[in-house]
Amino acid sequence: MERLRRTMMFVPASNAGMLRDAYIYGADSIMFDLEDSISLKEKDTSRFLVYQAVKTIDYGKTETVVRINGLDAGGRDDIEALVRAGIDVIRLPKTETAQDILDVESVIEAVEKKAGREIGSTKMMAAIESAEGVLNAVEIAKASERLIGIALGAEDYVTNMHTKRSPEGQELFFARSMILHAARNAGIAALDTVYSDVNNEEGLRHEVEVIKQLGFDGKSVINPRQIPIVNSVFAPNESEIENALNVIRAIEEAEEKGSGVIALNGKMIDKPIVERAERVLNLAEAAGLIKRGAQE
Ligand SMILES: CC(C)(COP(=O)(O)OP(=O)(O)OC[C@H]1O[C@@H](n2cnc3c(N)ncnc32)[C@H](O)[C@@H]1OP(=O)(O)O)[C@@H](O)C(=O)NCCC(=O)NCCSC(=O)C[C@@](O)(CC(=O)O)C(=O)O
Ligand SMILES: [Mg+2]
Repeated sequence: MERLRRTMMFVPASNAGMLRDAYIYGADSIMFDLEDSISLKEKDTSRFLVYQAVKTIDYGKTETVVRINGLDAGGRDDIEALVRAGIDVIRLPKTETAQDILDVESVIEAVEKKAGREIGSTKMMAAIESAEGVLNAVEIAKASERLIGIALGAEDYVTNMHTKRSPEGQELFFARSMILHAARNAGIAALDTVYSDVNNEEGLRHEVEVIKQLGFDGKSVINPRQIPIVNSVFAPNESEIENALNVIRAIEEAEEKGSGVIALNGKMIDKPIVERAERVLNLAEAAGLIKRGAQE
């Protein structure tokens, strides 16, 4: 079954209480942050805290991700500790080139060998947060078999672009489009950036509706209150599920009659529409909204 990555919650690694409780709020993935939410003097203790958390806490089915520092800023130590602890995914921030991915991958592989972990078992994701990264997104997304997705880091990106974020997000349109095309071309997930105004629920809902319509698979969040909003926008609603089931029934009937195309309520149903319906049903099943077989 397809893994849902609707919500990936940043958890500052210096906060032991947040590390302990992070999985109870229902995020699909939790992302321990060793980079920008951690001051220089807290880096070593934070790394140790996340190492202990991943080793000892049962996070259940929630995917565990760590955002490491750049390789020249403590990232090697972050990888050494977290690969040994058994983290699911390493996220590289501020990725600019495919070579950045290959460099991190070779450090991960060396630690997997030393620690006796299966080679390739640690997955990767890349955050793209600059003009250079956006322009190289196609190569970045295809750089390693370990990559499960690429993500936009909008706060750093708008700083690099000499602008700021707006409610409509026009300033992010090119970067989001590049990241989406690069991810789809590589067959991996496209993940959107944080919405920093944690008390603005309407603003968050609007942004999630926009990025879902563009084609994103999910979004980073920074606070548990954001999780139900993002998860609910990404989950197919009742009428989408009903429509998808009708499409599948209609095409099955058409195929029995030897045809690959049929009309449903006056609209043509053919292969791409069937593929979209299948995806809606897969997402609904992954979200626990339906059981395949029961409805069909
Ligand atoms: C925003 C705020 C201070 C608000 O605090 P507040 O105190 O008002 O929160 P409350 O709602 O009152 O908390 C209620 C209960 O939830 C617990 N709780 C809160 N947040 C939790 C959490 N994250 N994880 C687990 N637990 C949590 C809390 O402990 C409490 O628990 P309890 O006491 O037991 O009731 C807080 O959330 C927070 O620190 N967020 C994380 C910030 C962060 O990580 N920033 C770095 C990543 S972005 C970046 O770097 C930019 C980027 O790189 C991004 C990209 O790449 O996309 C780019 O360039 O764009
Ligand atoms: Mg950033």
